[in-house]
Amino acid sequence: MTSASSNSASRNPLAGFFGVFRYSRRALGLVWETSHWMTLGLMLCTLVAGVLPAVAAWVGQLIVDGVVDAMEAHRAASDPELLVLITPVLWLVALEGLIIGLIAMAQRGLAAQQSLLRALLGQKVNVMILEKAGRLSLSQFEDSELYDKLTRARREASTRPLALVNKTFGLLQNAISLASFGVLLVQFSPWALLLLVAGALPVFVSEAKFSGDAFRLFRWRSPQTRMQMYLETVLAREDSIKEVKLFGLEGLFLQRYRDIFTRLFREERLLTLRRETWGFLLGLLGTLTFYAAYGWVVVETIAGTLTLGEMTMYLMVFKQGQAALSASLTAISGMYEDNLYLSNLYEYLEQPVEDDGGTLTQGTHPGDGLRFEGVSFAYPGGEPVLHDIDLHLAPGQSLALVGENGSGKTTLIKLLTRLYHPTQGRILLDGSDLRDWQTEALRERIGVIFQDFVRYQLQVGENLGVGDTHAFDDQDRWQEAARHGMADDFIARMTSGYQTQLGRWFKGGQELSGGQWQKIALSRAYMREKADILVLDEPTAAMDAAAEAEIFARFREHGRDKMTILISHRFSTVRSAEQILVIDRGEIIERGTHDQLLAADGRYATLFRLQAKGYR
Ligand SMILES: Nc1ncnc2c1ncn2[C@@H]1O[C@H](COP(=O)(O)OP(=O)(O)OP(=O)(O)O)[C@@H](O)[C@H]1O
Repeated sequence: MTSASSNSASRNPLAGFFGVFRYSRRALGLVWETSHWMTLGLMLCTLVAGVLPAVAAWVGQLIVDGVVDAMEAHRAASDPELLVLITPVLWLVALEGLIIGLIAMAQRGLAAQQSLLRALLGQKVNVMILEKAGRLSLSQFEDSELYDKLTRARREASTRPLALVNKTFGLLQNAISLASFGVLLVQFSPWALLLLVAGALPVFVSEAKFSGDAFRLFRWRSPQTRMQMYLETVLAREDSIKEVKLFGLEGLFLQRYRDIFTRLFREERLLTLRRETWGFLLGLLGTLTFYAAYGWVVVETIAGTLTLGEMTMYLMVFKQGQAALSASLTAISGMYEDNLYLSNLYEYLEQPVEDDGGTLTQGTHPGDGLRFEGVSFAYPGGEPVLHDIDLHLAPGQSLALVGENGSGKTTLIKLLTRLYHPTQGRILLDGSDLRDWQTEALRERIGVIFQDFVRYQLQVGENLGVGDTHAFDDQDRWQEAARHGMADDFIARMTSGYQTQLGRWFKGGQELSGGQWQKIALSRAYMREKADILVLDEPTAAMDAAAEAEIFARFREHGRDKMTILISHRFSTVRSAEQILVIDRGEIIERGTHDQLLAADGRYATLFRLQAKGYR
């Protein structure tokens, strides 16, 4: 919802009231797409459950009047034939029973369809959310507001859209009931109808106003709610609990969690108290009108204007009419929350997706390799982190990036893999700008493992298979990749080999050491058979020295006709690269081979000697 419309809602309770329908049409559309038949079923049941109570009340009147007539006839007749007298009334009783049965059937039908639709709709919305997530760019993911929307959208995906539709239908059902009661009531007196409406109107207006306030309150507090969710995650997830325990953070974080709740609760309590107090006071008006109408109907009956049956009917109509009104009010206040959810869901789903690359599957100069031409880059809303980078890497060449933490090495790889676009300059692969490459074709050319690779809670083989979805289940390819990544030895020792479940999330899962995980990730990169650009971003930090030396021997061997890029803080691993770039605060300050850089006696030489001294 835009702030303009929320402001107008706060000024005008009526606009606030109509605001509750803002997303009803879209929610209905969603339900319709999920199942045409069940949506129609819902409508039919709503209609039946809406109209029949009034019919039941009317038949009830006929029964009472029929009984009174039959009693009189029975008394008057000298030789009454009981069966003849009671048969019409019994038919009416049977009809009433049938109507009540139909109402029960409609209500059961509503419940059954709602429960099935809830499951289907939850799945549908979740799939929509996840499909959209797959199309978002990395920078969109890093936008906290969008991420917030995504998390909130997922949290209540299975309940909210249907809840909104149910409430809309419920409202419709009550409106139909009210209209049909109105038809009956107006025959008694149009004033009686007016009395019913007048009694309910104040509480209706107040409910619309407070629901609008609730809507704005929920929206306003969303960042705090997100912090609460984050703390829940940190306190209850296996990957963070180790540190939480060792640093004794439970108390601290729990306190913060409580404080946020207390702050939020204060606002909510105030609103609830105001809402319920006004609701009660204005609701008294409704009760007052009911008893006024009650008295009126009684007087008219005693005066003989109404039959006993009509009196029963009108009292029932009045009572049920008020119940329908109060159910409508409850629905309206709930609908605000559902609207909030749906506004959030649609804002997320309608997020524009960045144009995803071009159509090239081959460059204009095949074999030219990779070129950065005057590339600069700043993260969205941030300072520049790369400045005027020029480099060329031909097929078969190896490149190493060296630099302090935060100097921009990983960022350079993110640009190369087109997770971000340069803010200035361009990156060419085989003579063509990366932007013009078809995403699929580009990704096939690159095998990369980042420092923060993913530890999939899947089987060992699948952990490798994700490296190339075309060979996801290919056991031979798993084994080959594992050999290259030096993971084959320890996999062979595992109880179920490539079928061993990894991680602790699922039953029987086996946890690996940091170095073993790295070997899995490395093997994953080797799954990309067609990749001729191999990027390893600190791939061996957790490995032992022997494993590391072996890994690089294999990496060089495997990458002989490929372009390889290596990021490492260990000089022993970068020294053999044909080209070493020293990056400092986003700029290339030195470049050359290991020997050239030592001879130049600059930053590289200093750092190299520093590290070498540590080993002596
Ligand atoms: N997603 C991001 N959004 C905004 N700024 C970022 C993001 N990722 C990194 N940065 C910033 O960009 C700069 C370069 O980070 P980068 O990760 O490229 O460094 P690095 O050289 O790979 O460091 P390290 O050796 O620690 O891995 C840092 O100042 C960092 O704060």
